Amino acid sequence: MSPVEQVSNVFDTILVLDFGSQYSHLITRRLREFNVYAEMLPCTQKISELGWKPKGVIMSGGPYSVYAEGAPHVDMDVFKLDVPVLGICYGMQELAWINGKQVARGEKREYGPATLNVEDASSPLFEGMDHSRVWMSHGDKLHGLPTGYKVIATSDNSPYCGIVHEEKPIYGIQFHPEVTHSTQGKTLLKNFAVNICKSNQNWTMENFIDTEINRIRELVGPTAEVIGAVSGGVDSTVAAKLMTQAIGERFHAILVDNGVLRLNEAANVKKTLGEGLKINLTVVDAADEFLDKLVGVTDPEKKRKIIGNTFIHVFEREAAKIKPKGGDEIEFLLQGTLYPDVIESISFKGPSQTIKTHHNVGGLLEDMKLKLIEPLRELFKDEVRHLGELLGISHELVWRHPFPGPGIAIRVLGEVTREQVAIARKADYIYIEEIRNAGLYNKISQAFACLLPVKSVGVMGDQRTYEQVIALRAIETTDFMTADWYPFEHEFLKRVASRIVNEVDGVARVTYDITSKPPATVEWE
Ligand SMILES: Nc1ncnc2c1ncn2[C@@H]1O[C@H](COP(=O)(O)OP(=O)(O)OP(=O)(O)O)[C@@H](O)[C@H]1O
Ligand SMILES: O=c1[nH]c(=O)c2[nH+]cn([C@@H]3O[C@H](COP(=O)(O)O)[C@@H](O)[C@H]3O)c2[nH]1
Ligand SMILES: NC(=O)CC[C@H](N)C(=O)O
Ligand SMILES: [Mg+2]
Repeated sequence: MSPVEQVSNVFDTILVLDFGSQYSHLITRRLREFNVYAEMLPCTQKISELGWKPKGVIMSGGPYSVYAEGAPHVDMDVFKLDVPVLGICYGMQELAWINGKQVARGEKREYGPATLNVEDASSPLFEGMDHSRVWMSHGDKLHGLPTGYKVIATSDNSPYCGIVHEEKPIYGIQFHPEVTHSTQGKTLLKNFAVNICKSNQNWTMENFIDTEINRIRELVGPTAEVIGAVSGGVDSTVAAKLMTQAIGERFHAILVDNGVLRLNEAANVKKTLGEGLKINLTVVDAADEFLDKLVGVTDPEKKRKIIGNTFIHVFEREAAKIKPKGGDEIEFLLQGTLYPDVIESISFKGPSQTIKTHHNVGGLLEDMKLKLIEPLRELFKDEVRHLGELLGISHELVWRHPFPGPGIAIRVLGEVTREQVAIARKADYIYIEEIRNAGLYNKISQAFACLLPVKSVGVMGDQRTYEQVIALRAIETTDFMTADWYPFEHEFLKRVASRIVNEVDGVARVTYDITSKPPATVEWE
């Protein structure tokens, strides 16, 4: 066994092989909801290179047709693992393809609800399930039973809606149990993972903390030191707290004040993280350096790139100043990478278009030759929040709205000057304060104010004004990939608009952004 235990070596793990379905990550999600640990890897994963033994394997759905040229196929070593296998949609079609090739285009495509007819009620896969609603999304279908299999469920359009191998625990289902529209889908996944694969239900955040702290200690050893960039956001704070718990002062957190943080943010973060959470934190004031480089720049992508590059520069300079007690150099870099980021990079999908360059510190790696520590790599956002609360981080911090690395620079449209940043900051502060006062903060996924580079005429105290416009944005979303605007009460908007125009010099008008994502994005730049 490797000196540093992988999570998948410590917890019983179901391997989810991703064939590119939009729902693949939900399979992992559902299993974890009943405390079974699951990890998703691309369908091309070689079992011989896995490094751990899964308790069972789930093959996901996918956009391809198994019979088409170039369609992805599973490593046959999966079946030598001698563990239960469940094929979902494409996954089942793959089982059929490799056992007789009886898969072809169906006469009717089937998208949406269907009724599951359990034909073999004694099958452990369907324990506790009845004729429930299931969700279908396929155009291909089985045109015969794969060799060695039998039918255990049907639906009106799918005579082979559920199949099982005559002797081995290898199952296939045509529907998607991972989506909530399949009303008993979670029961089915639990039947598979717990009853059939015999997975332990010990994936809890309490257990994870212990495992992870031990893992970090072993990895870092007794003397090495670690640095990490923290923003005061949820992910980096939780990662930093976990690190502090593991190695104390040997972890050095750095907050870069880039001049485009929220009002009082650097001071607040120093107080909450440094004093409150006892994280060894240095705040670096690099505001002038950032703002000077942004002079005259109006293109959103250029702003993002300048901030990203300057950030790396400042961070490296600060890192070089730290002289570890036990050695010459810092050896490790902490990153707050989450599981969705990992999924994004391993997912079996075609290349997607870059809409905007999101700033992160990934670029630090090559030049700095530091080894990477990513303690949240296996976790979804809500798991990170739960972990944060268990680590004693305040509810308020754990439930903060996300804040982008380029900060207010991408919320001041057009050129970013100190004056413009000050206006945007004040307006944002008032807006968020009102949201909190109205008890709405936790109902909204993200809210902020943008300063627009247009002037508009107003009248204040009988005087003509000619000042700028603030646009307010508030959205509801689960994954930030799609989002809808939040339907505030009119009275609330009236109050915020009136406060902003009255209290923030330079603003004559306030508007509310009622565009969803898509077609808009969350941020304006
Ligand atoms: N001003 C900053 N100083 C230091 N590090 C920063 C700063 N802004 C961003 N980072 C780094 O960039 C990473 C990515 O930022 P991101 O906003 O995605 O995560 P977060 O701030 O930790 O959490 P959240 O998504 O809740 O805001 C952070 O985890 C942190 O390491
Ligand atoms: O760390 C970050 N660095 C960035 O450069 C960045 N740009 C956008 N965002 C956040 O990502 C989510 C989706 O935003 P968009 O719809 O604007 O792409 C929203 O939550 C945005 O606030 C960023 N986060
Ligand atoms: N959702 C799926 O896995 C679809 C599988 C295959 N592409 C079909 O259309 O039948
Ligand atoms: Mg952030």
